[in-house]
Amino acid sequence: MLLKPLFEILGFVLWKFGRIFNFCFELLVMADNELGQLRNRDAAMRSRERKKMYVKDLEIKSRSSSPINGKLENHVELLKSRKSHHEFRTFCTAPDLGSKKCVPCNSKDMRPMNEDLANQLITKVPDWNLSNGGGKLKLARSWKVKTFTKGLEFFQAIANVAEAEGHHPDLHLVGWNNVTVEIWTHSVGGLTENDFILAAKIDTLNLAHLLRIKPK
Ligand SMILES: C[C@H](O)[C@H](O)[C@H]1CNC2=NC(N)=NC(=O)C2=N1
Repeated sequence: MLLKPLFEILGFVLWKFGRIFNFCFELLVMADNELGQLRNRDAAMRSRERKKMYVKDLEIKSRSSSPINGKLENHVELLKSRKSHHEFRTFCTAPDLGSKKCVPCNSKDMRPMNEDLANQLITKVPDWNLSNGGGKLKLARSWKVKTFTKGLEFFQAIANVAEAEGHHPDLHLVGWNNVTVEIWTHSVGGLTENDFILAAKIDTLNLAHLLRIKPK
């Protein structure tokens, strides 16, 4: 007789506990979501701060009179216009190089670039090789021409670009049909952006009719 009400009370208590447990679980889930959102907002704010610091650093650098400051200014503008620093790309690409003009090599601010930057820029003129003979960085590319005189025609086409840019390559014609062009900035004894600009402009020349092996 007594057992029935006992079981009823026990069942009611267990049901109540279940409701309370469920309520606490939901509270925990809501708190975790809030925490996650706070963490995301904090990470986004830190990322924006880092980008602001980076842009400020570039602005300071781009005010320097080094020949690359134009590229840094472009880079700063690009970054400012971007919504997220994840979107900005490497500030120098082949179309940029080929459309740029060489600067006079006797500029007092001109310095040879370091190997890191050279390794970055060489990816923009992939058919050229980077050489480091005795610590002097140079660009080099070779072709096979059909005949010796076509080799001289090849040189003339390159010479026209060099004269227009006021920046000149070293031209080699060996074994009558092996042409090698080396480019470096003599006034600084190494590589400057001028060299990559000249290489990119040479790559735009249509010289296939002079070559024995068609370019790939
Ligand atoms: C004043 C003018 O910029 C210099 O005489 C140029 C000519 N062409 C040049 N070409 C190369 N590759 N390096 C130079 O230092 C250089 N100097």
